[in-house]
Amino acid sequence: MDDLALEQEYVTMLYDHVDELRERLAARQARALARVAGEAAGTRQALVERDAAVHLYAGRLTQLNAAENALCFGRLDLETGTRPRYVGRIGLHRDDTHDQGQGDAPADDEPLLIDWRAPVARPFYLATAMQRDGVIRRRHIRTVGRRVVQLNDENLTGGHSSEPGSITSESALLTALDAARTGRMTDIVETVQAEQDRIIRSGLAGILVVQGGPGTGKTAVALHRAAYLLYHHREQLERRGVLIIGPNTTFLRYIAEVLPALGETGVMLATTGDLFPGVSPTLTEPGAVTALKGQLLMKDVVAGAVTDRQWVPEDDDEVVAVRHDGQLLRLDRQACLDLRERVRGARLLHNEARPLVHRLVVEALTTLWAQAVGTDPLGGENLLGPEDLAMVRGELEENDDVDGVVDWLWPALTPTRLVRELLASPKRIRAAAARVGLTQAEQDLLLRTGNAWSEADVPLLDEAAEILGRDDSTARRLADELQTANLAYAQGVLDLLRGSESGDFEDEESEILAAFDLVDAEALLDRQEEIDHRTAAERAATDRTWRFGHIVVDEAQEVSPMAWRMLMRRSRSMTIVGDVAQTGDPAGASSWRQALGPHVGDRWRLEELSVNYRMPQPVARVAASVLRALAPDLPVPEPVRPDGPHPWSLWAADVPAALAAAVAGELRTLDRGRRLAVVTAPGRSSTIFGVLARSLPEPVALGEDPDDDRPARVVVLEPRETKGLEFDAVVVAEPDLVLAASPRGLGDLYVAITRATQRLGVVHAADLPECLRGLRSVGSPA
Ligand SMILES: Nc1ncnc2c1ncn2[C@@H]1O[C@H](COP(=O)(O)OP(=O)(O)OP(=O)(O)O)[C@@H](O)[C@H]1O
Repeated sequence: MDDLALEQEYVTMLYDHVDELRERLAARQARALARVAGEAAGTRQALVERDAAVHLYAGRLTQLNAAENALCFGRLDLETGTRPRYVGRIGLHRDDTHDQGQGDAPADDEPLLIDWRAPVARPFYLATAMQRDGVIRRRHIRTVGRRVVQLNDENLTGGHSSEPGSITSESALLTALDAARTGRMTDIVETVQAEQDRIIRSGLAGILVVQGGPGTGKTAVALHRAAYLLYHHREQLERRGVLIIGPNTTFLRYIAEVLPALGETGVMLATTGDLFPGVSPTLTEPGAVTALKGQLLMKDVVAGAVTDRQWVPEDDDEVVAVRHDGQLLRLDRQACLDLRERVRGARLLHNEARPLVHRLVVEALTTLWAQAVGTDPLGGENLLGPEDLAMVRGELEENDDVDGVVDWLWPALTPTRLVRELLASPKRIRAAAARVGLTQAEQDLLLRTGNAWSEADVPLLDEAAEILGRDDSTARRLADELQTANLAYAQGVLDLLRGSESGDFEDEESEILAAFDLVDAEALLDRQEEIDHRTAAERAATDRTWRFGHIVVDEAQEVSPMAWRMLMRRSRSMTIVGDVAQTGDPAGASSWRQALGPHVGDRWRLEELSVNYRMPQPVARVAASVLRALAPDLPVPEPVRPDGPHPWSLWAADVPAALAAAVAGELRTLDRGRRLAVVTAPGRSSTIFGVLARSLPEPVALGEDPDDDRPARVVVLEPRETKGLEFDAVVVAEPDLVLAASPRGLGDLYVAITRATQRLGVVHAADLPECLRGLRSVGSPA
């Protein structure tokens, strides 16, 4: 039998094994459901156990289903002469009793397939001829469906001189890189490179920053790292959840299939604009407004807005008064000032200070009442005794007018009310901005009409929520009552268990631990609460205060200082990936130190990626020229693909018309199914789209539709909309306008040209910018 047939036999055996497991799991799941429906229907404990079992089986079934494509993609032959190790998407063991587990197989259970994330799979990614790690041959197994179609062997004993850390599995890698782009990112689990592997497997704790140029695989690495961390810290991360932050919905849709293909679901994908439950930003604001709202000084503006609402009368003509028992009790300005200072001195969150305000108002009014009613006309001691005062105090506590006074002096505020009323009022903005000294022009930028929220508002709302705290006295009381009732229930369960314990164990058997030895009522309650039908991601989506087990921030250079504050509140275990040369957001970062310093000082570690997997050499050369103009200190990633068509430039007086002809020509050179993006300056895309849509026979789209599973072959985009995406061909229209459109124009141009996986062209009417002079001209006025 030849090698292909041998591997086919093995792979078929693996798929048979998966099918069998799937059937068995489905049957167990059905049995678990039927059991509860039958005998113990209704008992809470039985339901909890059923949910746990169903959840476990469902999770494993999801993984098995996800592994259908390229279940097994590699094989390592070892110098020890032991059985070869097969590497794949999931771990499989001969002994089915381990079929629910994660991690490595026990020693006595020969693994049929090793999960790519297990330590023993690591040489598949790292072994080189220089550092063989016991491997004599690495084999890539390419499958289509369940059929093995190609084997690719690397003999590591053959004296290859590859350096440690250089490209491994080159031929498999090049095949993967040459594949047509579908509009959806795919996983790279078969060809992860050594420098990427190190980052993927870096520890969970703390903040890891991954800096790398365009196409170095930052997004791919970040997603595989999430899958790796979930595998090794399953319990913790499934409970707390993993959050993936991207710059926009198009990007999130682009990456959405990678983790499910790795068998990991239940991760929450979001933009920073999605992180305030109940608010969906729809407003687009000018760059200057976004930039200002993103600055850290806005935290003081929000704090100023809160203190501004802690009101005192401007003078004694303004009256804060309560009528009680025939007396008009007036709190003057000084009394209100004293009261406010006392409350502020207590350092409580605004809303949570309201009970104290209420108490102090009652105190002050009681004193006023005592003065009015109990003053001895003869100048002696106050005529009212402690009981009289207690009674008045009690009455005032019930007096609705007192609630009105508290609302007046110290209103209950929601974050949305606070920020909305702030941004709608020049007077409030002036008061809130006083301590940070915003100029009048800056104050004017903040002012707006209408109720819609922008993405940059979300961190302000989050800040407000932190400062305001919750007015949750009622909710807290109810929660306490519920907790007490649940604890009593859990104790009841344990008592029952204890009661049913057989008293006649032999001595040695009495060593057996029963449930009540291991858990107390509180722990039992915690466990029951953990078994919630919703995933952590679903629960987190409705809870602003949720702390995630890990956060991945992609295109992190776009995150504003205020948005970093918001993210830091949600976890201190983070993977931050980005490229400070690609910053387009006016509030984005130009260095990681500057971006992270205010939040975590220097408590973060940096890893860099140095190989460009996306662009072929000729496109990468143009990108390098732009990078030199943009950020001369940043290293230029080395392209892995040597050849490719030379990028071209076309001069034309009528750019849209010339563009239509040029795009038609490009499409003729591209294989069917390959996509092309036209990148234009903001404000030009509609015109250019109109011309292209009229002239081209192919479907053309204006902007990527995140929900379209069959995207148009040609798409017209502005540079920022291309963030993180890639296309087989890119044509940039009017680069001079891209440069002129924003202070970050050069960064935008860099992003645009680095999207190309194959071909790049530029159509221009004005002179080409200096950094694009290396393009091959295919037409000019001369
Ligand atoms: N080891 C690899 N094997 C196969 N393909 C890879 C590998 N690493 C990266 N790629 C591919 O290279 C392309 C670029 O990767 P990715 O989008 O993750 O880069 P990036 O650094 O995030 O780029 P950008 O900064 O432009 O967003 C993708 O098509 C990705 O699948």
